This record gives sequence, C-alpha cells and structure tokens, in this order.
Amino acid sequence: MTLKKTLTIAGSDTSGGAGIQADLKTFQEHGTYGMTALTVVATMDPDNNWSHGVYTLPIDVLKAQLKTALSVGIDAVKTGMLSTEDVIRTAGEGIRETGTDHVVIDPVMVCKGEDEVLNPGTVDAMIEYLLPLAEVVTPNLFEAGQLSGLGKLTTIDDMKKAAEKIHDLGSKNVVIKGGKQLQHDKAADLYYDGSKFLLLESEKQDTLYTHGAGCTFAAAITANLANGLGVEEAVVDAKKFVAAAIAHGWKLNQYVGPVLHGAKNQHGPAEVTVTDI
Ligand SMILES: Nc1ncnc2c1ncn2[C@@H]1O[C@H](COP(=O)(O)OP(=O)(O)O)[C@@H](O)[C@H]1O
Ligand SMILES: Cc1ncc(COP(=O)(O)O)c(C=O)c1O
Repeated sequence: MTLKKTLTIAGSDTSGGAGIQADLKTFQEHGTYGMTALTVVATMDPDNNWSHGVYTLPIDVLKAQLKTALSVGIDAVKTGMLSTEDVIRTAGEGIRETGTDHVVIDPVMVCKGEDEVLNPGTVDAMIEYLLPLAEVVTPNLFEAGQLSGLGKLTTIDDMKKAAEKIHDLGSKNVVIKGGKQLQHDKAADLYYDGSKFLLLESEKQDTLYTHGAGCTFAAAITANLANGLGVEEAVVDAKKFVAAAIAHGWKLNQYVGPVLHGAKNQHGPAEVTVTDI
C-alpha cells in the first residue's frame, strides 16, 4: 500500500490541539502519512494563565529535519508557526527542494485572541520567501490585513480586496478565513483563485473551543491536495472537516478547548454552502 506523504513545517503545541499535533491528527484522518520538521516548541504556563512560551529550535536542527524528510520524498507540504526570518527562509528553501507544487502556507502570526504580530520582520519574510511558492495561502482576517498591507479588514468586500493583493504576491489561490471575527451570521471564508471568488459558509458555532481550527483547516487542505483533489474541491472538503471539528470542540481545561480533529470521520461532515460572489 502506498500512502501519500505530507510534511508539516511548524511548531509543537504541547497542549495538543494546534501546531504539528493538529496537523498529524488531521493527516491521519485523511489517510496520508504525516511527517514533521519542527520549528519551535510552544509551552503553556498553568501558573500564569496559560501564557505561551515559544522556544525556537536552532536553525541547524530545522535543516537536519528537512534533509531527512526530503530524502523520503514529499507529496504535499504545509507550514505553520515560523518564528523568525531565518526559519522562514530555511522553510522556503526546504519547500523548493521538495519539488512539489502542493504547498499550503498557513501564515500563523499570533495565537487566537491576540492582535499584534510577535515578530514584525516575519511578515516581510513570508511575502518574500513563502507566498511565491504557495498553491494555497490561508490567512485569518488579521493575517490577511498584514500580508495585503490593508490593515484591519471588517467586510467581505475588504476580504476580496485583500485576496487580490495577496494573489498578486504570488500565491496561486487565497483562502481568507472570516471565522468568528467577521461580522456575519455564518462562519464565512473567501476563496479566490485569481479569477473567481467563492464564499464558503458553515454554521457559526457559539463556542470558545476552537483551538487548532486554523492548523486543522490548512492541514486538511494539504492532505486533500496530496490525495489528488483539485484545489477548490480540497478547500471545500477541508471546510467540511474543520467545521465538524469545531462543532465537536471540547474543554481540555479551564484555559483551552481544542477542536475534535476526528469529528468528520466519527460524526460526518458539516454542511457547507458555496456561493459564487
Ligand atoms: N465559531 C466558529 N464556528 C464555525 N466555524 C468557525 C468558527 N471560528 C472559526 N471557524 C472556521 O474555522 C476555520 C479556521 O478559522 P480560524 O479559527 O479563524 O483560523 P485561525 O485559527 O487561523 O485564526 C475557518 O474555516 C473558520 O471560518
Ligand atoms: C505551535 C502552534 N502553532 C499554531 C498555533 C495556532 O493555532 P490555531 O490553529 O488555533 O490558530 C498555535 C496556537 O497555540 C501553536 O501553539
């Protein structure tokens, strides 16, 4: 049996819901063989309101992991938390060497609820080293505002303008996640392939248990591309996967509630409507 091989270049979320943990669980649910190149280890302090520590691994350690993964061969690759310009450049070099076009860039800049980029130099580095390689980029509203240079995005019209700008930066397809932040009665994401805009909508859940949703969405797109789906189909199916995972999100402790990565396979896909806009 030959499995498609999917690589995530991302951070470890020790609490298990996001980061490479989300990616590997999601790859598994899609029947792909997951591999990892770790960039940072994120920890959470129970004595200090679960505040995050982010420990960047030495760049040589990242390079050695990429060498291992590249020697095996990769069918699709995604990125997650990349903490410095050096890490981003190295990730870009690794992605080029995989030779695959199935490249999903999840431009993680902050963890949920925060609105300041941890390290501002990383936005320019993502634009320079990663967007030109992307088959799909999946910013949330905040990240799309940063990458496009348009700042705060509040409407679907703003999202369209940002998607065009990000497409011009080299990503072949752009998915801007409206999520909970967008003032809209559904959880709406905008898909743009350079010519048409699609609005992907699912039920907006009234829940705080969405930890890992962004990583899970991008990992599902990656696995779908590896499995041979077209980009539009890969994104719509991933939305059904993540919406189900959010609908079954659960409380890990008083601070965090992760999505249930296996929800689609256990309970069925969520309903998603797709509208040409
Ligand atoms: N409360 C919610 N109910 C339903 N879907 C949501 C909710 N919050 C986010 N989503 C969806 O989850 C996916 C990931 O988005 P989001 O959580 O905003 O990303 P990120 O983790 O990068 O901030 C998107 O498809 C988004 O629309
Ligand atoms: C290592 C790592 N990557 C990515 C994220 C982003 O997670 P989400 O999918 O909830 O945006 C986090 C958030 O805690 C993280 O710790």
